[in-house]
Amino acid sequence: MASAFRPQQARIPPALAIPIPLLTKAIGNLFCFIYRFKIGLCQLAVTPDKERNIKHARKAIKEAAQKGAQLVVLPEIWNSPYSNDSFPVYAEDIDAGHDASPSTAMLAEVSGQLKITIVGGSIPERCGDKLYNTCCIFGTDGKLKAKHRKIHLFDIDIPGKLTFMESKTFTSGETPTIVDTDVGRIGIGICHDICFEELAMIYASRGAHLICYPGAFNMTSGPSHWELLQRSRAADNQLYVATCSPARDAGAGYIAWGHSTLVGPFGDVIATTEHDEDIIIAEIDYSILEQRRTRIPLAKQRRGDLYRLVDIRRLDAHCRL
Ligand SMILES: NC(=O)CC(=O)C(=O)O
Repeated sequence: MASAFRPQQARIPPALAIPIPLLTKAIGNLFCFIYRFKIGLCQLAVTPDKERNIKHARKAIKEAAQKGAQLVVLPEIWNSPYSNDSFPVYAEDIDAGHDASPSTAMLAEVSGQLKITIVGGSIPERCGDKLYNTCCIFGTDGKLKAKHRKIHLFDIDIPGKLTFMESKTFTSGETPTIVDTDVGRIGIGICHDICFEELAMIYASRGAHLICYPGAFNMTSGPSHWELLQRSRAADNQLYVATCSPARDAGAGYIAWGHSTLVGPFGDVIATTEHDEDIIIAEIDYSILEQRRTRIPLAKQRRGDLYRLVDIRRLDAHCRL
């Protein structure tokens, strides 16, 4: 499960923290992960036809890889409509093997075939008598590297606008997830998880280069908060943030906002899209992280004598610390 990547080695001495592509790439390669690469965000149209959703996602992943993406991210709940009625019907037992989980079987197959890393959005997962909103991360060898179960369920009640109670069907996950991949150390959150800055801070403190949030914000929360939260998590923690939403379906019970986005460590929007189906291909360059952290050394300036974030659960399940 763990890669040969060590977080201490990921720190480039300040003297080398110049964005010289070849140098940084060579350094990244030395440390067994790629320092500069393309990410693909597949904003997919999701239908009630699960088989079609799986085929469609496979096609989009292949297209992203053909365009050079070495990391591909899918949306929250991409194999099923986003509704409490649908979650139990579309749920798959991920741990029971490929026959019981055609969605993750496809992700395993294409990640291995194309030799890319996949942050597989999320699907409803059945485990015993419980359901979870779960993201699977596959490595370039096609193996499941980690599983993140949405920690903060989306239970909201905005009178006259939107009421949604994910906790009617889903159980919340209990573990933050950070994983070493061939494209760096990635923290994972699912949609509403992005509202909790402590989770992002824990990932940053554990050396994450990038946080991926498959998400499905809606027509109420999207316009006011989607971009704001992504930029905040990125700027506060001086790392990359990538989000991936389903495409908007105006006829669906839950209408997704769309606007999948890549944000850089300055809180800058590097690439984004509107609400239709799209595949965003954008470049990530981890040397920028060092530049940002050297020029504005928040980690050194933090007043641990006045306040402190307590990491209750050590995040060492999927990475070497
Ligand atoms: N699916 C979600 O978790 C949606 C969400 O968080 C939102 O604010 O919208």
